[in-house]
Amino acid sequence: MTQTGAEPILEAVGLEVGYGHLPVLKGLSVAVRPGEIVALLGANGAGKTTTLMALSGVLTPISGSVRLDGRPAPEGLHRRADAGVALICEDRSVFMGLTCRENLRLGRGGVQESLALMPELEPLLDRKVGLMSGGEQQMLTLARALAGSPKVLLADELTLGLAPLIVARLLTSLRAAADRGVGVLIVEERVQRALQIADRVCVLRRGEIVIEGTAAEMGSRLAEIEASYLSAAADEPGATIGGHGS
Ligand SMILES: Nc1ncnc2c1ncn2[C@@H]1O[C@H](COP(=O)(O)OP(=O)(O)OP(=O)(O)O)[C@@H](O)[C@H]1O
Repeated sequence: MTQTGAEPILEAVGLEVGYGHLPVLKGLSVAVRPGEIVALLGANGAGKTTTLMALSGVLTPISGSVRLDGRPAPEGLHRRADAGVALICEDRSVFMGLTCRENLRLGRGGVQESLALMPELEPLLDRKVGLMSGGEQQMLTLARALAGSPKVLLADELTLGLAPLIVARLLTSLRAAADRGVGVLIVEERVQRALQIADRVCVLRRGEIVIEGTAAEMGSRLAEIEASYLSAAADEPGATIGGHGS
């Protein structure tokens, strides 16, 4: 359960991050507290993945800072992971030619720790990951990340394209992690799913957070959220509106 009033585990303060000279994030600040699930929403190109890349240490900010447990976070993906920041990328980062067991061994936790979190993987342990379904691969990815006992989990589009039963299983696992005190930050393009999962929601538009509040508050601000997606789409012909479907 969210530890209301707790200090953030992971916090971005005034982040300016970009590729080359052009900043994509323009002074973005966001915080994740122990036991809460925060969803980053926004149209295509709003800067959601870039935010996760900066928080996980893949991208170095032009200015601003990332703080972990109230102190400057160590630089770089591996050092930040050692300090307790787990990242699940959109591509799942599994090795298709290795078995489920071998993939789990590559994580920071062990195979048994992963199975304790996701017992459904047990009958699949000796199967090549390339032969597992997308949902099974994502269960592996989530179990492997959580088995390492991270302080914070960052996950990009965890449930994209998966069947409803698998989605429900993954969300149950995320909530259980939060209940154990893990801070969770997910990138989610679909508004309804974000409201279903998260305690708190931040809507990004062109690298800035334009709407922020509890999921309960956001239920009455759907029109405002939709307008922010629509204005992003109007600004950038390539941008699309995240569906309201779950
Ligand atoms: N490697 C890169 N090099 C240059 N520009 C990039 C790179 N990655 C992302 N961008 C640009 O940064 C902006 C934000 O991209 P980002 O992927 O963070 O958005 P997003 O909100 O996650 O979008 P999506 O929902 O489509 O994944 C976009 O304009 C994108 O084109």
